[in-house]
Amino acid sequence: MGEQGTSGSEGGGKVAEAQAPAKKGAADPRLQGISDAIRVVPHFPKPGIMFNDITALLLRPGVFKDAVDLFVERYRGMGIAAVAGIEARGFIFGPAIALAIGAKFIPLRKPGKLPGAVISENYTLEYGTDCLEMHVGAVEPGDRVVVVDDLVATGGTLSAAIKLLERAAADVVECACLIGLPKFKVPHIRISKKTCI
Ligand SMILES: O=P(O)(O)OC[C@H]1O[C@H](OP(=O)(O)OP(=O)(O)O)[C@H](O)[C@@H]1O
Ligand SMILES: Nc1ncnc2[nH]cnc12
Repeated sequence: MGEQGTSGSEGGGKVAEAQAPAKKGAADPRLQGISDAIRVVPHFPKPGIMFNDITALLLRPGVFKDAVDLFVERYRGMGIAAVAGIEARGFIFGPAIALAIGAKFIPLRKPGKLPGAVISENYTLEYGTDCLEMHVGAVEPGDRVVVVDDLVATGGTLSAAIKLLERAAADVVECACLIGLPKFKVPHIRISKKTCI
């Protein structure tokens, strides 16, 4: 699952599966339920954008739990010190994953929201530009970190998150997203670190 709302799938390169099937064709049965619960809204927020809406999934507690559990099962026992969630939708999944694996949660916020000293990275989106900020001191040098968001499109947001964390000497183990849009190949992020369930 994880590739929603676009036509002409080109594939996204080498993308790890959150729950690798035990054998070919034996996909985790939770994946279909998660895929089915994501609503695709055409022409939002701009004409031509097929918007993948995870709020429909959040209305179904069992499916929401399945999504969190898949990531918890992947990252438990990997020595993850921090889950970094990307505002806003990474704040929905990230804290639940962090609590379940015993990691701290680091909010990566849009500009001007964090009260302390920050480091910033600008980036380009499918439908605009933006900036992410992180508190200085949120991450310790050498912390093993997983970045969490709902969706990767161009990969600009994840790239900015990785840069912020690495500037603070974190070890970014992987980026975890529910959805990967197939029309973007995200060549500029290290896609070996990208997981879409
Ligand atoms: O791979 P990319 O092209 O960078 O796009 C992915 C990002 O776009 C969406 O967030 P958005 O910036 O719309 O912010 P929001 O979560 O605050 O709505 C999504 O939640 C990702 O963070
Ligand atoms: N197609 C899309 N749906 C939802 N969020 C997005 N962020 C960037 N592109 C998106």
